[in-house]
Amino acid sequence: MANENVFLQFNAIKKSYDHKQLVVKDFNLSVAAGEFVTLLGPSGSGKTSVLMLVAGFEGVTSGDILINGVSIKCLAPHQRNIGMVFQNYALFPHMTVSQNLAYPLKVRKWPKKRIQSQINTFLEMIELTAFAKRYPSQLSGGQKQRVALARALIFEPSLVLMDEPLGALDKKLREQMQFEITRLHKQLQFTVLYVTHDQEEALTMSDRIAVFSEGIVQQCAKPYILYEHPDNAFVADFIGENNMIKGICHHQHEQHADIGILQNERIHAQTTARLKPNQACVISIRPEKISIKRLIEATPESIHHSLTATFYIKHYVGGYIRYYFQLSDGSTIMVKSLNVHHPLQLEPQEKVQLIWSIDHAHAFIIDSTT
Ligand SMILES: Nc1ncnc2c1ncn2[C@@H]1O[C@H](COP(=O)(O)OP(=O)(O)OP(=O)(O)O)[C@@H](O)[C@H]1O
Repeated sequence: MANENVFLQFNAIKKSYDHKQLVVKDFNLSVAAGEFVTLLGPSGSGKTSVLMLVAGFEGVTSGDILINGVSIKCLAPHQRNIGMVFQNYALFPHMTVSQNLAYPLKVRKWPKKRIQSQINTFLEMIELTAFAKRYPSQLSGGQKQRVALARALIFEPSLVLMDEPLGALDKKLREQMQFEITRLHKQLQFTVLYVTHDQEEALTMSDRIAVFSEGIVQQCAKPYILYEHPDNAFVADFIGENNMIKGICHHQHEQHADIGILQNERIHAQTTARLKPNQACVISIRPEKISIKRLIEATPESIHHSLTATFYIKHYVGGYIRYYFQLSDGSTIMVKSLNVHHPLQLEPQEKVQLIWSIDHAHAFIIDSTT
């Protein structure tokens, strides 16, 4: 990102709560104005800690955070003018919806008239105009979260922090709110730092995703890059579903590796790693990128992007079907097929050929998975 576009910048951020262990190890990230960046990672990987540092509820151990090129390290939380939405709505229970929305504007000493017109605009935006006089206890979970969202945005902050804001909602409501948040983001163009451990939510909503593991960003990229071109085995495994097949590198030429797997099979894979001959590696292949060929229709000679496997079970998931196969070493490989027209009917123990395009097999150094 060109420097002049940077709105929020993290420079070599480290955070320790006990002066012994770093929970954020070396966090560097530049966020453009209006960008929606998600911090995604397993529980305890340091995502919320990063948000707390931006909000000013925790201090950095070392490094700096800049907004528009100016350090915010010495600013108190209320001076940072940042909107925040958390999983537990944190609405004031003794205030109506309108009063909850008015609160951040009163604190900022907006004139009375402007407060009322801003409340009306936001009530309309979240489609809760008819609920203005209700108290939080008289609202559903989704409605409460919409009020919390409006309250975080109503004073027009340029940066909004969201920590698992949809974590308490059921799947359908979650999807509705994902749509709602992205719609408001497009309309109002604020910058978002969003925390979730739900990878589908991250893929759907974000301009870019930073994948965290143990306080380190493993990769930060646009959703389709993370999904199609993960940098390492952790990202490949964490984002979406993946088959991970262990192998030994025979040789590598530029970004193509020739890898030995099972007893005597060879497959080719793309790699950005530098694999040495005889180095252990893992090949990832997404289950939806594999097609199943019955042996009668299969290509007879060995091609380096296919494997013979034995069918053992399938799971019906509605929109698609998961087929499970066993490889010759007993390991499992899964294929996801869209449930269109006539789904393939396989006999138990039937042998098939699984085929994929060479672009869809990625080889990684095995150490990065452990
Ligand atoms: N206030 C605190 N005092 C001491 N340790 C803390 C504090 N807050 C977080 N931690 C520790 O820091 C590490 C990172 O926690 P953090 O909440 O940032 O992770 P996370 O990725 O947001 O996890 P989750 O998805 O479960 O919310 C964890 O080991 C956690 O126990």
